[in-house]
Amino acid sequence: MIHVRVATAALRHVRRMEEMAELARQRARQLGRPVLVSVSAPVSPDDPLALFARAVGATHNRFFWSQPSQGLAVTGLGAAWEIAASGEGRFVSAAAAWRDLVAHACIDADPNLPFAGPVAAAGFAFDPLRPTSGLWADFPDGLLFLPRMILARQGDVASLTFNGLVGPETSSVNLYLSAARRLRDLLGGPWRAAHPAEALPVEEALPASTWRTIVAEAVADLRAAKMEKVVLAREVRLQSAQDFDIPAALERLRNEYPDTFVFAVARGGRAFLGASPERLVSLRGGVVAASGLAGSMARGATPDEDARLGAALLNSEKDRREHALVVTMIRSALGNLCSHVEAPSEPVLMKVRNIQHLFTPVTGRIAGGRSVLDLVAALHPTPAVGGKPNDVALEWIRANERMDRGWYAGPVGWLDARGEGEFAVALRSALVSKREAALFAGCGIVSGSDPAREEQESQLKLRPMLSALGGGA
Ligand SMILES: C=C(O[C@H]1C=CC=C(C(=O)O)[C@@H]1O)C(=O)O
Repeated sequence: MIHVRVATAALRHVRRMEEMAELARQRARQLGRPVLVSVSAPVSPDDPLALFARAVGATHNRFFWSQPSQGLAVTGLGAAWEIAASGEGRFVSAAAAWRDLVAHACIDADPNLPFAGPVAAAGFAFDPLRPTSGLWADFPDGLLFLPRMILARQGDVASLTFNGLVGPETSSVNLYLSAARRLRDLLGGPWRAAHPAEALPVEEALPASTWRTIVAEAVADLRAAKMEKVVLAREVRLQSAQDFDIPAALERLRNEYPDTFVFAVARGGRAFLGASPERLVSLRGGVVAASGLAGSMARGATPDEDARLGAALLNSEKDRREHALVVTMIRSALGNLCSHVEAPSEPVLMKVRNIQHLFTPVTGRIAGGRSVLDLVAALHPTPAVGGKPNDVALEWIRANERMDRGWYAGPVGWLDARGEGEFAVALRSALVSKREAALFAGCGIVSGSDPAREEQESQLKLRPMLSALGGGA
């Protein structure tokens, strides 16, 4: 029972936590500014998604991150600290603010625990220069927030972390006792995901025929050699008679798409969630891993048909070109930040439930002093979500796509006190606001693209979120 075990563990560590808070207060006095205190404790491996579910309505900020097939799940609640960054320098300013926060922090964390110590949740808009619509009001161009509490589970090991800011005059007495009590109050009975309402009608933000026309216009510009590739996205909407059940949608995503990054950032009354197959980049122990993912095909109904479709994708000249542009860009971006970069010369197939992609892993070793946000800044947007040349494609998207991507196709993930962490590209995602949901999917367009086939591909990419939220076909 999550509520009993986690809350008991928290109370057991209160004395140690209060001692750290007192240390932080002394440091805050010396420095004349607030100091971060972060204490992690081992707890029983309860399901972080249950905690996320119990906290619905209880806190303004909630974060969920999971790699189901890796046995990883993380929930962060509240915000002990946050920074909203805007404009093209958002990665740099967010990284500087984080470095400054952790530089003087009082941290008590066993490095063998998963997600021990202060870990910030992070998300960034696809394009800070885009025309905005108000849809993404709670989601700034760049956001880092440090949850007040984080429950993380990796396999059968779990940690609970409390983070707080202690000022020179803050009374640190009872700081953690009150946090532990808040946690206990938050946790009600056991949580079980409800089934979503079935077959909600799907509304197109733009008629599919209009979207095909936009794709055809892009193809004409690509053939006129104005650019080599552009990724065009579309939006569909769902309306429900009741509030959408975000934890239940996440439960569905992690069961149906175990090999993806299942994520949610909930702010105010809205939640952005998805199940992305695409890692933008991870940095762990100095090792960098990025992925080239572009080129798509449906899965087959039988193993034979699936293999045939996979072979067709591997042999498709159009898809190989679309893919190669991505890998070349990633190699070159990482080349500037890593001591060596490696990638196999041929892509392999990445198969997710209803779609398969061309996939090339790209790895390297970070050169000194860089953080995962430096890698994100160098990589985003790859031509898997933008295009080539990047500035021409982004300008084309701004002028013609006729939707507000917001955080869709932007980097979403986490980073720790050492500047290491992991980011996914926020694909197969939706922004949910109580009874309304906006779902997004995009397709890489090159000169050989066929608008009708691209539309079919976008349907495949919408499927995970339609199924998670209860949308019909
Ligand atoms: C832009 C999306 O997918 C990208 C990732 C994999 C394959 C893609 C493609 O084949 O077009 C896209 O580049 C999306 O899912 O919204």
